[in-house]
Amino acid sequence: MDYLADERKKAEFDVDEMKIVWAGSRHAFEVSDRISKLVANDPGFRKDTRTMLARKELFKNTLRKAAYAWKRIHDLHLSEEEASRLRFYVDEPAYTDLHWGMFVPAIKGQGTDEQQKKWLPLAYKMQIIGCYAQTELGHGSNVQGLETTATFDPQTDEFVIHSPTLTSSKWWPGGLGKVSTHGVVYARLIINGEEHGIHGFIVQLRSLEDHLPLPGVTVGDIGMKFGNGAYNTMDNGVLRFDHVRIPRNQMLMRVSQVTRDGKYKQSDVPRQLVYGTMVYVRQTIVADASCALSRAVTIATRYSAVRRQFGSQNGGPETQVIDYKTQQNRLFPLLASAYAFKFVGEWLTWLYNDVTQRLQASDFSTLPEAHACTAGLKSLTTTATADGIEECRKLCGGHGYLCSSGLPELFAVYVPACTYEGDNTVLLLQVARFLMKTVSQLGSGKKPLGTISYMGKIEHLMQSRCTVQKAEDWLKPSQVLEAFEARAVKMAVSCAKNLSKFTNPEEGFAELSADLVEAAVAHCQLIVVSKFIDKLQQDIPGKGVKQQLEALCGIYYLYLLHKHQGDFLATSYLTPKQAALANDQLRALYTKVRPNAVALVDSFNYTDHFLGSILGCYDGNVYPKLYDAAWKDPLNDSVVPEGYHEYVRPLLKQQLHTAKL
Ligand SMILES: CCCCCCCCCC/C=C\C/C=C/C(=O)SCCNC(=O)CCNC(=O)[C@H](O)C(C)(C)COP(=O)(O)OP(=O)(O)OC[C@H]1O[C@@H](n2cnc3c(N)ncnc32)[C@H](O)[C@@H]1OP(=O)(O)O
Ligand SMILES: Cc1cc2nc3c(=O)[nH]c(=O)nc-3n(C[C@H](O)[C@H](O)[C@H](O)COP(=O)(O)OP(=O)(O)OC[C@H]3O[C@@H](n4cnc5c(N)ncnc54)[C@H](O)[C@@H]3O)c2cc1C
Repeated sequence: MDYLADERKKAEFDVDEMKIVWAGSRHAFEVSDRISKLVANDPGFRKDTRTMLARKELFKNTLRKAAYAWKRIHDLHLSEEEASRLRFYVDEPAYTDLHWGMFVPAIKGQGTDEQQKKWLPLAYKMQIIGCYAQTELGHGSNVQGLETTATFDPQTDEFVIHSPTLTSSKWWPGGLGKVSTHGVVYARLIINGEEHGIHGFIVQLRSLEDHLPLPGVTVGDIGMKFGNGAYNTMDNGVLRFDHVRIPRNQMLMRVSQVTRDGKYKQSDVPRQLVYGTMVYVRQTIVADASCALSRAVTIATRYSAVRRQFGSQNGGPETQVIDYKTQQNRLFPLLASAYAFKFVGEWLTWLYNDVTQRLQASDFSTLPEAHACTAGLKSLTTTATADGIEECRKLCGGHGYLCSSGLPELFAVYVPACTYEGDNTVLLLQVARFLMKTVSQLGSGKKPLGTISYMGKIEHLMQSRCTVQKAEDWLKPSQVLEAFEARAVKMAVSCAKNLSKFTNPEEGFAELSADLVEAAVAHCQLIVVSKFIDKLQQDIPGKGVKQQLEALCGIYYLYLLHKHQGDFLATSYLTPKQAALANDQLRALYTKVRPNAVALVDSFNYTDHFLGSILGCYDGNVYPKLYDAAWKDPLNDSVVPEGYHEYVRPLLKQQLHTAKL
């Protein structure tokens, strides 16, 4: 029986067409749909007991699943696209994520043609398994502070990789702890006593015969992490080198080279390309944020439609909690954010591919913008998604706290995204540097392009005032864009003015960093809003689909406007009355979306297997499933628990003199 059938009947749009918009294309939808069902129907990919397993058992099970996934990919002759979808739907972090997601891209991006020809076929066949070994015990954010050394030995034509201090131990790389045979290891290059900064090296870590660490290599797992199951399926590792020798041709030499006679040569590509793998992964993390958020929102929306509390009239049913405006005000902006992040993720993938093509043609002009966009959007979307998952847990009341809701594990597995691939605050400071540089160049005649083109309208934006007179005026895209542009430009200019008061700019930057981070957030929010609005300019087929997306877009920007109204008011672009009208319009949009809420989450097309949540199951049959699941908990295997006779019974039977107290 479908307990959500009435909700589904209320939908005012074509859900099948919305599924295609969400997937990105009909083809992408068909692949995703087929592969998600394939995984869901295969008992080899079960994950329902994951949060109850001890670490060793959990990890062994992950190794089994990764090997089984590889076998299925081969047996079914899956394409690269299908294989990547299969790994996604298996939904279990594993060493393979780092192998495919970082090791292979690092070689592709930073290796010469010759190096790619040698290493990539081995990696593609998984005859070697790699990790990305950059972070150390003492330094993560400050990449230039890494201490591992790679000293060139001209006698033997080798690099000597060494960990000179405890803090130089590699610490965190995923897959390193127990599995990787190789790593792209980042180290400080030293030639003839002279330092040449951080470079990547392909280093073999374990024997391909017996998996033992090679001589001079000390390697292991760094221990349990936050949450049950969650990221504990990953072997994040520690690694030390004691004068380990590798051939010279294992330095990744696309950006710079070391010749046989020990000369250091820089190519005509910027040195920042050494950081290129991080740019690539940040872009994939943005594309992934909408998946994690939409998953939590699906659970919270379906459950909010099933759950009833208070408000029974004449013995009738109580109110569905989704009908409370407070619930809508917490839930619908997250639903809207999931769609917003999907579209900005699509755009960022386009930007990344565009910059990659330009780099191949030696056009480096858009690299700073690509760095700022990937860094800023990674920070914005992961912070909002991690906070959003936790909010969804609270939206499900007490039952959200049960592992069977799926939300505790989803939060635990997702929240490190705020830290890995760059701490979110550190990344926003990179965006702020980019903005300050842009503002300082405004008078120079250099026209700001792309996502900072609005800075070119600075004179207009500094003076313009909002023209909204009634709530519906907030539905005009041009009005909204101007509001967000004016806010972003004014916050950036205010920071630049304050910075100019410092004689030492670095001191000023440090002193004003909290304001700079806020200016960076305003800029990134503008990007997300503008890409959502751009999406709506496209031809979107399907009955009512565009109207629903327009409502969600409105909810996204009006919620931000309401939340940050202090910024908008302080920059005097808005009056308090106009801010209040924005809030009126926001409430009206909640009412418009309400009957479509369940259908809007159905459009994500997630299987019950992928959701892994009793509260979010498609049929909404929550209570019997929760009740049955409780009895399946291992603690209920026996009526009298282990330990009763040892620890509880003696208490009950004690004859204390204080018994009367
Ligand atoms: C099948 C596919 C599946 C895909 C799934 C893959 C998903 C895998 C996810 C798995 C989960 C976890 C894996 C996690 C991995 C990691 O965490 S790896 C380690 C990541 N580490 C970091 O992110 C460190 C953060 N720190 C930095 O990036 C830099 O150190 C920092 C930018 C903060 C500062 O660097 P400095 O060299 O000191 O730079 P600075 O002096 O500030 O700037 C100099 C100059 O360079 C520009 N810049 C900086 N970074 C970049 C870049 N990446 N690209 C381009 N340009 C860059 C900067 O703007 C400055 O420019 P300017 O013009 O001189 O001002
Ligand atoms: C689950 C997980 C997986 C990971 N996988 C990998 C991997 O595969 N390979 C790899 O190499 N690394 C990996 N990492 C490491 C990760 O990239 C780093 O932890 C991350 O870059 C943050 O660096 P940090 O730990 O040095 O934080 P820190 O920089 O020490 O941050 C601590 C605090 O200081 C603040 N801070 C730091 N610098 C500044 C500044 N300049 N201004 C203001 N505030 C500042 C930060 O905001 C933060 O609040 C992983 C980490 C995690 C948690």
